[in-house]
Amino acid sequence: MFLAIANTVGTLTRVKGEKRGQREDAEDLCQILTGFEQHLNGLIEAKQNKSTELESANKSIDDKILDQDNEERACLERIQAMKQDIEDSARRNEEEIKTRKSQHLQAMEQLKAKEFQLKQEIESTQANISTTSKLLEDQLQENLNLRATISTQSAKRLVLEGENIALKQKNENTEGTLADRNRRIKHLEGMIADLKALISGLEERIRTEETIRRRLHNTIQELKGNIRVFCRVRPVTSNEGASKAETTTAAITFPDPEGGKQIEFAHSKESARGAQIAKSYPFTFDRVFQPSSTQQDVFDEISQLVQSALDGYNVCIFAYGQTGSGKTHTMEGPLNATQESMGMIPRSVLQIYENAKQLESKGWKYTMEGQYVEIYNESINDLLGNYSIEQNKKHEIRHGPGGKTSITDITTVVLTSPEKVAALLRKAAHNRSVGSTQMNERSSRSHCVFTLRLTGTNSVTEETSEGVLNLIDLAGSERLSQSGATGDRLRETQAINKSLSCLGDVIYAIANKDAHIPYRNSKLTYLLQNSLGGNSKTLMFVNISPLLSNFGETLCSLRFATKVNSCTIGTAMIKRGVKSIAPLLAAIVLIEAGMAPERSLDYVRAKRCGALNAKQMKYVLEYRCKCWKRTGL
Ligand SMILES: Nc1ncnc2c1ncn2[C@@H]1O[C@H](COP(=O)(O)OP(=O)(O)OP(=O)(O)O)[C@@H](O)[C@H]1O
Repeated sequence: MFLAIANTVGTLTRVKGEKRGQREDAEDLCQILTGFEQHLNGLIEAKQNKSTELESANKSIDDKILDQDNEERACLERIQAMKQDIEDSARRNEEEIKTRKSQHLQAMEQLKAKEFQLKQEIESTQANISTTSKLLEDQLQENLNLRATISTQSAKRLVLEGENIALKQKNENTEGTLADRNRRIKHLEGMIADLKALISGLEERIRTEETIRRRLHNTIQELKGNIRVFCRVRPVTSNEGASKAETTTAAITFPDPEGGKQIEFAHSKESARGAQIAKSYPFTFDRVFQPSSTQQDVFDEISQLVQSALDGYNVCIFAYGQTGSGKTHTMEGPLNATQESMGMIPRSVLQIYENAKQLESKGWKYTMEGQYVEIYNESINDLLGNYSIEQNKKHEIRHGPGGKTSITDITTVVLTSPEKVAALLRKAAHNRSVGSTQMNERSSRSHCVFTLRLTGTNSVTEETSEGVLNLIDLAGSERLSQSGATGDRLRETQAINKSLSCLGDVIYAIANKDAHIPYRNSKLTYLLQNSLGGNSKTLMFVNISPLLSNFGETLCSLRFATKVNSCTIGTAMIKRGVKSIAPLLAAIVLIEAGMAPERSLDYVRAKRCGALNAKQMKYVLEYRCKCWKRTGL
C-alpha cells in the first residue's frame, strides 16, 4: 500500500518537473519575443526618423519594411502559433493535471476510506481487547470472591457440622418423643373410636328413648282422658261498659285457685212468693282459666296435646261458647296479634315446627300440609281459595281408607315455614265470613276448621307417623231468643245451633258406645268423623263471658261442656305403621329391666305373626347383645 502511494507521489513529482520545464521554456520564449518586439519597435522608430531622411530610399525601405512587416507578421504568426501550441500544451497539461489530480484525489479518498476502515478495525480490535481485559478483570474479581466465599463456606461448614451433630442428637431425642406421641395418638384414636361407638350408642338410645317417650306421653294423655274440657272466662272488654247492665259481672268464684279445676257461679232466683233464693252453680273441668289467664297460660296446657299430633295421633281442639265469649280470641288471637296475644293456632304451628326440627336429630322428617275451611249454613267454603270464586263451588267430604278424610276441590298448602302459616292465617281471616249480630260486632257466623296434616318418617327406625291436628273455632252458640236474629241471621243461627247440637249428639253416642254414631247429621261432625272417634284426642274449650247479662247463655254452655266432659272416648291409637313398633317397645322395656325380650308376650306374638320386620328384629337383637355386654347377663 505504502509502495503504491510512493510510486504515485514519484509519478506526480516527475510530471510536475516536466511541466515546470515546459512552462520555463515558454516563458523564456515570451521574454525573447518581448525583447525582439521591443527591438523591432526601436527599429521602426529609427526607420520612421530616418524616413524623412530617407525619403528617397523610402520605397526600397518600404519594401524592406513591408518585407520586414511580412516577416514580422510571419514571426508573429509563428509566435501566435507557438503561443497557441504552448497554450494547447499548457491546457492539455492542465487537463492531465486535473485528471491526475482527480485520480489522485480518488486514490486519496480510497486510501482515506481504507484508512478509516483500518482505524475502525483497529478501534474494534482495541474495544475487543478492552472488553476481554474487562472480562479478565471480572473473572479475576469473581475468582477472588469465590475464594472468599469458599473460605466463608468452609467456616460455615465447620459451624454446620457442629450444628448437624447437635441436630442428630436432637433428632434422636425427637424420635423418642415421636414414638411416645404415636403411642399416645394410637391410644387417643382408640379412645375416639370408643367415644364414636358410645355416641352412636347414645344416638340409638336417644331414638329409642324418643319412641319410649311417645309411648309414655300417650299413656299420660290417656290417663288424662281422651276428651278433656277446659273452661276459659274472658275479662270484661274495653268496648263493654256503655250501660251498667253491660258491665255488671256475674258472681264467679274459683274455689280451688291452686288446682285450677273449679268454677262456681252464685245467682239469686226469685221464688214464687217473691223471695230471693240464693243458688250456687258449681262446675268442675280439667282446667279452668280465670280472666287474668294469658294466652301462654292456656297454651302451656294444650301443648302436650299438640305434641301428640306430631307423634301420630288425631287431635281435635274446639272452642265452644256463645257469641262474643272469646272463642276466636282463644283460637286465633286478636287482629294484628303480637307474640303475647297470638292464639292457639299460630302457637301450635310454631311449636310443631320447633319440635319437628328437634326430632330431625332423632331421624324424623316431617311434611306439613294445611287446610282452612269454614262451614257456613251447612256448606263448605275454602278459606284459602279465591273467595269470589268460592261462592259458586261445592265441596264434598270424603272418607278414604285408613281413616283419611279429604274435601274435594280444596286448597292444600304445604307449610314450609312459620311465615307461610302466618300468610295462610291472614288469607283465611280475610276470607272468613263475618257478619254482625246484636251480641258481637265482629261475630263469626261460621265454624272454622284449621287442619294440619303431619306426616313423619324415621329413616333409622323405619317408623312412620301420620297425625292430624284440627283446631276449630265454632260459631256462637247463643239461643235464638237472646240473639234477636231475624231473616238470614235467623237461618244462620238455626244452622249453627243444629250443627252444635249434632256435635253433642256425636260425642254422647261415642261415649255410650252406640252402634250408630250420627256423624252425617251435620257437615261439621261428618268432616270431623275420623278426629272424634276412639282413635283421637279431643279437647274442648268452653269459652264464657263474665257478664251477668250473659249468665243464662253461660249456664247453657257450661252444662253442655259438663256433659261432654263426662264422656270417655276410647283409647287413642297411633296410626298404622307406628302401631307395629309396640312389640318392639315392649321388648326394649324388658331388656332395660334386665329381662330377655323373648319373655315378652307382645314380642313373641309379634314375632309369630311377623309384625316385626327384619330391621326391627335386628335392632332388638343388637340392643339385647349390647345389654348383655353391659350387664354381663
Ligand atoms: N281472654 C281475653 N282477653 C282479652 N280480651 C278478650 C279475651 N277473650 C275475648 N276477648 C275479647 O272479647 C271480644 C269477643 O271475643 P271473640 O271475638 O273472640 O268472641 P267469639 O266467641 O269468637 O265470638 P263469635 O262467636 O262471634 O266469633 C273481642 O273483642 C276479644 O278481643
